[in-house]
Amino acid sequence: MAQGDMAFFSRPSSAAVKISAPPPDEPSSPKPSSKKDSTQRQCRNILIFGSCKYQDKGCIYYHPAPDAPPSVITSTKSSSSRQAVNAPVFVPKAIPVSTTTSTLQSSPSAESEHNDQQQEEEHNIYPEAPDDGGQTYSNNPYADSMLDYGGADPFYSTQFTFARQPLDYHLYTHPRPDSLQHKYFISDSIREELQKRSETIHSGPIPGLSLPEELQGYHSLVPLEPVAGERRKFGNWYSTVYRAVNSTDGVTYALRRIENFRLMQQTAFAGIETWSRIRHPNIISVREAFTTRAFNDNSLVVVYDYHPNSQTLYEAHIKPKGPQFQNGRLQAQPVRIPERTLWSYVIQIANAIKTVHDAGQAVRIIDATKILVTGKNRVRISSCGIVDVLTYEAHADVAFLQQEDLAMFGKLVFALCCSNLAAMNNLPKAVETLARHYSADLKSVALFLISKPGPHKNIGQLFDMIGSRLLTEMDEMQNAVDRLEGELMTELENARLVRLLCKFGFINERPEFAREPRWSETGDRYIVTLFRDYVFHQVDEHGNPVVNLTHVLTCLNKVCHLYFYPLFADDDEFLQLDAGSDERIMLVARDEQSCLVVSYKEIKSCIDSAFSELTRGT
Ligand SMILES: Nc1ncnc2c1ncn2[C@@H]1O[C@H](COP(=O)(O)OP(=O)(O)OP(=O)(O)O)[C@@H](O)[C@H]1O
Repeated sequence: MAQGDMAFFSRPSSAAVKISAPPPDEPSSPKPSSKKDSTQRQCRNILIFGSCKYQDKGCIYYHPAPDAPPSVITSTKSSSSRQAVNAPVFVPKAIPVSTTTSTLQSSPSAESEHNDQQQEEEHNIYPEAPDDGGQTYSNNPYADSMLDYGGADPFYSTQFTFARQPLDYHLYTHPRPDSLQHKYFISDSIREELQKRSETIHSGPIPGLSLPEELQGYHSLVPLEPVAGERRKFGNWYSTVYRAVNSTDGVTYALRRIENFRLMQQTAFAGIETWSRIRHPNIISVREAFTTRAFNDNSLVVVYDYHPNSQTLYEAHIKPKGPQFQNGRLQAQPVRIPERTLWSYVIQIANAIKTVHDAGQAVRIIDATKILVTGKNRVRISSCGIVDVLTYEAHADVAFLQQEDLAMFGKLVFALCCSNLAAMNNLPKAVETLARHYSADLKSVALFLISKPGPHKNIGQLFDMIGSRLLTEMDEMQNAVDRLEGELMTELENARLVRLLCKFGFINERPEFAREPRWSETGDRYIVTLFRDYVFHQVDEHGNPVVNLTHVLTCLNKVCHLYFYPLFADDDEFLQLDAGSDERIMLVARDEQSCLVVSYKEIKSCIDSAFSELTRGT
């Protein structure tokens, strides 16, 4: 066997079948292109440092005249520029952005550094000035693919706000691997919903609102409602809800600010402590409360869990909506809430109220504008605790407040059934509307809730009236959990595939390892390289690239194939191994002069051994 062949089969245990060997001196993978004559190549010291101290002391590379325009703006940052490492220049699509959209919130030094970078980008990426029609171009060459993550997370830079591009929520739709559609990737609708939530959480603050930069450890404030125009009052006060990031845990919270509220006694916060201990799936958790002068007034701020893209019940069901196109025709939006949905809401809210009453508290605000729809049919009571602080001095009786809760709940049921916040202003009409569109059971529940308060009227009684509808709700919830578990299953393998792709990235085309420039093309790595070609670089009979995600996923999954080995011969306990499939494939060298037959299992061990070599280092 020729010496060159040995490198391809360096692992003695390899079961790879060699069909024909490539000529010893010609590795099949492409050779690195022959280097330019050194006297024509520009000296890297010029590129990196702007000058070469060996220029007149025998440095063999080309040194341009000192007055020639430098090819790279020199700065310490430019040491890793594309030119400095002789890498091909990445030319992104230039996205025109209006001067107002892209903002820079950086310190002067950061700005000058950024300007350097920008000049470098302009020099390298836009050698000919694009005809921008008077528009400026995004400073960030990667803005094309970047969302605005500024300030949303301690791990993301807070210095820049980039122009946002709409997300492609369905990355997998072109080309959609039909055969794998139900096996891999969660459904489009769920992915889109979750992506939108994540996008909302990560979107940066809106410039020009003159909001405080920092507020008791919260930063990046974004109002969740219009700050101008007509405003409704929260009791006697104006209030605004903001989204903000906590600098300690990096989590986004909702901050409700009550404007111009002067706290007279610190003990008014006692209720907040009780509320912060209540955790319920239908109550938006209260985190903390504080007063602040950061808004140039005396403001009270109560911090809640943030549920991105949630809507109030009012916004979701009562607010009049204009007609929309459906099936090609302009149609008025149906306003009536289905009875099943209403029961689900009633049960969830009743459940939340029961938890609060059992904890010796009263909700104090049960209103269509203060209950949020945070997911499909999922409602949560918001703004808890705030009324306790605002009316601390009134010393109201809890039993009385709990009766008030039931009455407010009744009003809410009427408002939802009649799609009218003020339905209770005309009770006979409201009862008639409810009776016309909904069942007698729902009417009984609504009438019970608005009935006269009494010692025997409590939230527990409501559950006696709801009866078997509770079971229906439970069935639906369990079905929803099953559906979500099914969706999770479809994503299960994806993390393994990403890990595998990362290993490919570490191994393939590695310029040098252990002082061996051909490390990535020889030994086990040669099989890895050929497999990479097999997976990604196949061409059809016309020489066109085969861009088939199904093929890629099938191959990668066979490498990640799970094996279940019995621990003992007669045992039914199994050891789960990420072992690769025994199926064999033929890998063909690029020059088509040789091919190898290997199993996925072997490819996997080649990848693993190459990767562990890398992790061990030289
Ligand atoms: N905890 C939260 N998580 C996510 N969004 C929230 C949260 N709390 C409130 N919001 C959102 O903030 C916005 C404003 O809330 P708010 O309670 O002020 O509603 P509103 O309809 O403006 O009522 P009002 O007219 O009484 O101010 C709503 O769109 C709501 O969805």
